[in-house]
Amino acid sequence: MKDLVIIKIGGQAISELTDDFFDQLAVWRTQGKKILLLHGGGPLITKLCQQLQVPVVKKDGVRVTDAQTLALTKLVLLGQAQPLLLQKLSDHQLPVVGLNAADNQMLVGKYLDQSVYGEVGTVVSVNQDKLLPLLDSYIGVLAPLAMTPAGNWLNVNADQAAADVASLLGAKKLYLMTDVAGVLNQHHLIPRLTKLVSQKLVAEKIISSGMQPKIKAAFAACTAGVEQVAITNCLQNPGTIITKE
Ligand SMILES: Nc1ncnc2c1ncn2[C@@H]1O[C@H](COP(=O)(O)OP(=O)(O)O)[C@@H](O)[C@H]1O
Ligand SMILES: CC(=O)N[C@@H](CCC(=O)OP(=O)(O)O)C(=O)O
Repeated sequence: MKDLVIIKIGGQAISELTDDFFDQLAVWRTQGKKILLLHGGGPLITKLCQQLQVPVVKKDGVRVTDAQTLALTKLVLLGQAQPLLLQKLSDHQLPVVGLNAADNQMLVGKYLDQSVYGEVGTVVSVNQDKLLPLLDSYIGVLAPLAMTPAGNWLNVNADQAAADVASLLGAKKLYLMTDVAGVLNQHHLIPRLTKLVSQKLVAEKIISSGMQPKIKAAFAACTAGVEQVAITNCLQNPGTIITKE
């Protein structure tokens, strides 16, 4: 879908959004583009877990999620992170609609590997019939949670959710907005990144923690046909462009 732009905003990045970001969304809207935002909330989830003395376990940047962690994750994503982003967009006079997996099978998911990650999943389908008409009038804001056909909630890494949704909807552009300018090697921005080079940088531990699921998601979207995939902290700066070759 050539006019669809998907932007994932990391939990940290939500509180660091500048006027440039909102201005760019306004420009895209006047150009008739559909805009869908996928928000994170990882730092807030970790903070609440720590306050309640619930163990925080991550594996390759993905939160290992038991039933208690899932309940806290839903609380934070739907009660804190999403309203914060909706309010910021509204304050900039942008029309918004907040969405989540429980809205008419909006995001249907499957388990990633329950024996390793617990209640964590990936997105396998999107209710396009409901979503796409909404995007004609509103900027959609989606939480990274999915639901199995049996009605079980799944925690989905927000980079993975954005890449899955971008791939399923055939989006033209995917921006993974984070708190760093892009993928860095000893403080230097890598302008273009191939899979081969990224694998080398992961092995050398130059790419680590939260950047790992981001890179994995970015290459998955690229392989699935999303034309432009970028990791950046600003929509006006290309950051790191993910390329097949
Ligand atoms: N090579 C790298 N380049 C840039 N950031 C990296 C790299 N390796 C690890 N990181 C870490 O990844 C973080 C971004 O991932 P994460 O904290 O999960 O952000 P988000 O919440 O936006 O998804 C950066 O703040 C940085 O600490
Ligand atoms: C399974 C998994 O890792 N889910 C993530 C969902 C939120 C997220 O990804 O938020 P950020 O983009 O701010 O990191 C988590 O629980 O932290």
